[in-house]
Amino acid sequence: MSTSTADHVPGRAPAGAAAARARGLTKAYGSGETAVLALDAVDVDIARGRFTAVMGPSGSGKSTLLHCLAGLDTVSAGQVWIGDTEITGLKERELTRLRRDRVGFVFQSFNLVPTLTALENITLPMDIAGRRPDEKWIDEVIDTLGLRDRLGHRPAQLSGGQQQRVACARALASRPELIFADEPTGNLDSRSGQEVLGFLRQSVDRLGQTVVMVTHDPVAAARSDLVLFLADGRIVDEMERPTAEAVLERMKRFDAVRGAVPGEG
Ligand SMILES: Nc1ncnc2c1ncn2[C@@H]1O[C@H](COP(=O)(O)OP(=O)(O)OP(=O)(O)O)[C@@H](O)[C@H]1O
Repeated sequence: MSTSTADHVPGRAPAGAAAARARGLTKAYGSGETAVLALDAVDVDIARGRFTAVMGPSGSGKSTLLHCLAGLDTVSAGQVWIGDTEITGLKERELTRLRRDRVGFVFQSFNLVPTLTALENITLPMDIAGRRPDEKWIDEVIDTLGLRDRLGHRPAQLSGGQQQRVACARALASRPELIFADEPTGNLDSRSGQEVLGFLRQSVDRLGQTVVMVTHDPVAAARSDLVLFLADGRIVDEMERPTAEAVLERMKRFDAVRGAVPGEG
């Protein structure tokens, strides 16, 4: 199932349809003896219109990769692009605008505003940006996520799964080029988690979105088109059309062989 071969570098795709990409992406935290190299010269291409999952042992750099690709964190070295825009080197104001206009986020903790209704939460980023929502698109998103009868509810009146669906709708509302999801099912029971994954899947299949998701869960990763495996800050393997069993097996090899390299095993 793994597609790593001698002539293919995991995480790299042919030139062209990348929604985001990084070259030599390096991120170190701290300095001197306590420095941690969270990302070690990562090259990656995130294909447009696909659902990419990022997996790897705890501390392997998954969240750091997501944050650096999304412009939420600065890099120590290397370059990152969203579409054709190089984001490394952008000033904070330009970066804020780019994140607002071109990227959607879904976090483990939902991050909804408790005093606003579901609908107000969904359109909040656009309201802040002073952009008129595309009503037809928002309607489609709301129906795809099954939120029609919950729009007037506040987060406290919604289940965790419904809150995460609102967060997904908020991420989709501005029709971003790219959605980054960091453990979106981490706080959900398995049924709600499956529901949310189903909606992320549909946002790719039906709405043509691009999704990058960090997860610990092989079942969640199995909903993606491609799994990238990180170990010690490097992309060491990838898997097309993953199954939960194959992902689990691959993850077990990290326990057995720390610091696995492409083509090993
Ligand atoms: N703000 C920070 N300051 C110092 N070190 C950090 C910081 N954030 C992350 N790290 C370190 O960088 C490395 C990668 O962390 P990261 O959170 O990206 O890993 P992860 O694969 O997402 O882990 P997990 O699966 O446990 O969430 C780890 O060694 C971590 O301790």
